[in-house]
Amino acid sequence: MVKSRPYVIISAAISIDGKIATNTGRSNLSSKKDLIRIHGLRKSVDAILVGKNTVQTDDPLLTVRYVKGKSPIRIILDPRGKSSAKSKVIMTATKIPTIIVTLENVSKNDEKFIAHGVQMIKCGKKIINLKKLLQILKKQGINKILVEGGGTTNWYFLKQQLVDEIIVTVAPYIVGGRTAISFVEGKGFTKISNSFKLKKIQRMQNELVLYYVT
Ligand SMILES: NC(=O)c1ccc[n+]([C@@H]2O[C@H](COP(=O)([O-])OP(=O)(O)OC[C@H]3O[C@@H](n4cnc5c(N)ncnc54)[C@H](O)[C@@H]3O)[C@@H](O)[C@H]2O)c1
Ligand SMILES: Nc1nc(=O)c(N)c(NC[C@H](O)[C@H](O)[C@H](O)COP(=O)(O)O)[nH]1
Repeated sequence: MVKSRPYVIISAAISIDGKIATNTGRSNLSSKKDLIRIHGLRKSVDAILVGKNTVQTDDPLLTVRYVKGKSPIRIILDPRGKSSAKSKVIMTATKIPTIIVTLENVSKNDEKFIAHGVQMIKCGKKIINLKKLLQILKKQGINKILVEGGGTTNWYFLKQQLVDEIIVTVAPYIVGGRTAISFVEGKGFTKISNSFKLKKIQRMQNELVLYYVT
């Protein structure tokens, strides 16, 4: 059966204790070798998607740089359109297609983003309706999406069972801290039920890359 939504992969690097960043927002967990692997993965998808906080904290480029290849479309979930126009993703939107997704009734900063070459998608009333968004993206020819976090974004996708694959690097660090962001944030599940199948394990020196599928 052909799905009416794109194939969704969640990718992240976690510490041994399951954190994706320190309580000060530092998230450089992957080794250079792992970053090369991730950029290979980026090259293989049609779009990379992140949440607003990741843009704010990391100011990422979300491009393919460590390997040769075309950068995919970049998508930011930013319900209230609060991202800084000075962020790298927006500053480079004329070169690499970039989409900002806001709620339907939010348009205050649209012109500012559009002036930088960003495409705006409106989707959802209280929170971004991911099912609807994925359908819109599929219609735009996006068949494979890499969700690169952070924890809140991962939760929204997992909660609605919109994830086909999880690729997680266990990096050799302990981060700790009650307020340090975990791989999956949000309310969390009340039961241990959402199981995935372990498809592949890759060992890279002190890191372990785990590939899970639904
Ligand atoms: N180690 C890693 O692999 C990795 C990867 C990505 C981010 N990070 C780290 O994670 C931290 C950020 O994570 P986070 O959990 O705070 O935020 P996030 O990046 O997931 O952004 C969350 C925000 O995105 C928006 N959002 C996402 N889904 C939405 C939906 N369905 N509806 C409405 N709004 C939605 C909301 O504004 C929400 O507050 C940063 O410190 C970053 O460095 C680490
Ligand atoms: N797999 C992975 N390992 C990490 O150590 C890390 N920090 C991220 N984080 C994903 C998140 O989306 C970041 O913002 C980008 O990894 C930064 O992206 P750029 O290098 O600027 O393209 N992801």
